[in-house]
Amino acid sequence: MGDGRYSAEHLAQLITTDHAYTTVRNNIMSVDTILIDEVSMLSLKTLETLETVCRKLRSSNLFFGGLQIILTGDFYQLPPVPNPEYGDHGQFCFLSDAFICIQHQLQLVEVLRQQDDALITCINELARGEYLSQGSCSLLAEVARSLKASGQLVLFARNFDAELFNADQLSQLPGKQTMYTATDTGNSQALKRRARVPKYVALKVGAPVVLTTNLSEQHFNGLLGTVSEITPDGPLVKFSFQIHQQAILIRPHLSSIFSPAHQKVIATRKQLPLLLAFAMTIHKCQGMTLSSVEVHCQHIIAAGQLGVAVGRVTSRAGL
Ligand SMILES: Nc1ncnc2c1ncn2[C@@H]1O[C@H](COP(=O)(O)OP(=O)(O)OP(=O)(O)O)[C@@H](O)[C@H]1O
Repeated sequence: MGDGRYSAEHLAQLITTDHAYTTVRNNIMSVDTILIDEVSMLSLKTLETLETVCRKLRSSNLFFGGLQIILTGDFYQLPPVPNPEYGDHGQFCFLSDAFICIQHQLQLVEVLRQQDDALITCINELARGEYLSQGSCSLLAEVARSLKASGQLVLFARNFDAELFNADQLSQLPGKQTMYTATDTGNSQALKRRARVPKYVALKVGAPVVLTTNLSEQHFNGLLGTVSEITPDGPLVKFSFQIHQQAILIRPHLSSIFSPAHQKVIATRKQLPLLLAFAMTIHKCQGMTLSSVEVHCQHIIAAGQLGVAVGRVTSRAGL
């Protein structure tokens, strides 16, 4: 699907004819089922683009070309992020006819991440935007304190606050800092507004980081890791699932900014696909389970943000 820059028809044509899309084409033609998680953030436009692409490639009049579609998620979590530059207004996917064709529904009612009933009630009330019960108010007052242990992930509503916090924490980490400067081409204003990775990425050994792109099936956007070494070829990062495995070398990754008006790429950036992760935005952490988390409530504006943030933690001791 990429970043949503192409219309469904254009994408279907590219996938059919362009060698760069061979794997995508083979996948769509050979799989039986597509499973999409965190469906609350899936926009109507993205769902309909996927539906059209599958139907056209599989030359079928059935919804999704006859593929089985499984959507999982919680519509009380974060809504889709609008992308007006690419004509995506961030409407919920359940407003689409393509969603309505999905007829079987299962509701998962047992919470397994937390065992504490009062915490579960509090997360549900925050997620639904209801008035908080006395019990939830007391719980939130009780956890408004500094955590004894260090190393917790800090969550902010805005990128700006997360970036400020990350820079401050990096400066306090001992060791030599290495700065990676992006190689840019094209429209600098477009890069400033829309690039996913910054012009400068500063790292030190021991710094927590998060991947910002899918490098492989195992190394995906949102994966947390720690810088284990800085080599002349780039940083080595050990990811959280790799307890007994070697750290991997992260190399600069080319990303581009597309102009729908001009129907062409107007800028490129080659930069490490990494962000510091002492702190991150609540949008970035949806889906994670964390033992220890600090939530900053200022500037929360999107529906579901506070419920998602508080709902990441497994117990009130770590909140
Ligand atoms: N079958 C299970 N037995 C025990 N614990 C489980 C089980 N399934 C999930 N959990 C616990 O619940 C946590 C959350 O699971 P999971 O991430 O699959 O939930 P989710 O519904 O996708 O949550 P969210 O949408 O809020 O991210 C897991 O990290 C694990 O600790």
